[in-house]
Amino acid sequence: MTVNAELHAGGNTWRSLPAAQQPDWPDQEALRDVIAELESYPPLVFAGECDQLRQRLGAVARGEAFLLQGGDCAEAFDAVGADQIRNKLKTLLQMGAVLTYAGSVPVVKVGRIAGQYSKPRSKPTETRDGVTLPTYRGDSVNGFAFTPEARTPDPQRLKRMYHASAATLNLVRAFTTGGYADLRQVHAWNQDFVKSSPSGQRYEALAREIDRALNFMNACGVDPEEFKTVEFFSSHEALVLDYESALTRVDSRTGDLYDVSGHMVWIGERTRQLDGAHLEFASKIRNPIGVKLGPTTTAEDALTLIERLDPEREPGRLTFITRMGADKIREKLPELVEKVTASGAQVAWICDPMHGNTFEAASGHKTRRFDDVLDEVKGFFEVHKGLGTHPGGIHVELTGDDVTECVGGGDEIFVDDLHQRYETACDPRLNRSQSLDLAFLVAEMYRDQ
Ligand SMILES: O=C[C@H](O)[C@H](O)COP(=O)(O)O
Ligand SMILES: C=C(OP(=O)(O)O)C(=O)O
Ligand SMILES: [Mn+2]
Repeated sequence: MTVNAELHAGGNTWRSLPAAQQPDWPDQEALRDVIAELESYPPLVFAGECDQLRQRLGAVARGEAFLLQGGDCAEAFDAVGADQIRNKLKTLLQMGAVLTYAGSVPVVKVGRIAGQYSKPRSKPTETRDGVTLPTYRGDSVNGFAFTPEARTPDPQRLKRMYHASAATLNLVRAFTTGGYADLRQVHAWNQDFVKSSPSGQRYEALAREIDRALNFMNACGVDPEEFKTVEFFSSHEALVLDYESALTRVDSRTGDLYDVSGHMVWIGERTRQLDGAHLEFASKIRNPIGVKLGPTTTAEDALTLIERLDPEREPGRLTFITRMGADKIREKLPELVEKVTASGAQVAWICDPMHGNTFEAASGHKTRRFDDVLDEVKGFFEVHKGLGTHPGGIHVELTGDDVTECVGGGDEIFVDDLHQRYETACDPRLNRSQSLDLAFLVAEMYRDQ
């Protein structure tokens, strides 16, 4: 065994198991070359940072902190620009400020960012005007354009995914540690936004209160430099296992394996088969792991996932991201939470109120109603309140741009508006105003809890 093969062997045990939702790469030799090249690239994140996030998520699991996880459904290579990244980050920071201040809880901030390039799909092909082509599976696999060339999976795209992730993460690190995310900038994040939107105005009032609180702390002698940087982590769905395992490395400190493509990775609803490759891969790495749980999840499934992914029962290792749908959450979630709690496991429970609430509008746009999103979060809080467990956070698809992809919100988007700025490459995202609305409403729910 070569050194490289030895290093990567532990991260490759998934290869003998069925892997759902993998691209049909036409050229296996080209794929092998790409994997070898990716294996030689430097890590995007440091194992110690993944440990730090695991500790933060441990606090979430224990009921001491709240997780805000959000970003695009699918990042796109042509959206790796300063404005778009900054807008997204700004939105997450504003939501974080609202939740921290109005919800009075420490907020762990994790982006669906710098690696969210691969998509599981419900159908393998798409047909338009009698022409059938492979479905779009994310920029890491094929192109969005409906042409045979674009839709043919190309492994070279995995390298572009790495470079796009690196560029994004670099800017995110600069923003979060270089002064832009300084809490004393709460007003600046809102500047281009205040006048035009009700949520912007509400935010401005809150930012004034935060200012007063900071001045007070300053007067009490708290070092203002304390507020200069913000902890921010990256996450994405670990879907294309050739990519994730090529970026899996042995931590020189401990000998453990880490997927260094992002701080946290999650397994999607379509790839969480108990005997499948995704679960096997995730069981071998030390990163904090998320698993999406849809309405067909049984309590036995959840307990098996815990057994496989968190045998040591370490708070912060495993996050269950439920995505039941507003009409099912109150019926489906209680049994899962009850049985998992009774087993003694301490997972973090997070609500994804997006993926169970998608529908197609008459215009053909895939969309979601803000009220359904809100209702699922409400149901999530009700269930946890009823059981005396901790509603640990939210996982949302959002963008910092003023898109028209989801309907409703304080600055209401109507079904007839959807065509105006419908820019997502996959699922509909909350725009900035809708994201802030949600943060205010969730902060109220948290406080009332
Ligand atoms: O983001 C999630 C999935 O990729 C998406 O919901 C699947 O949607 P589809 O039914 O359009 O394939
Ligand atoms: C595919 C996604 O979700 P799920 O696995 O819950 O369907 C997603 O988060 O974009
Ligand atoms: Mn999605």
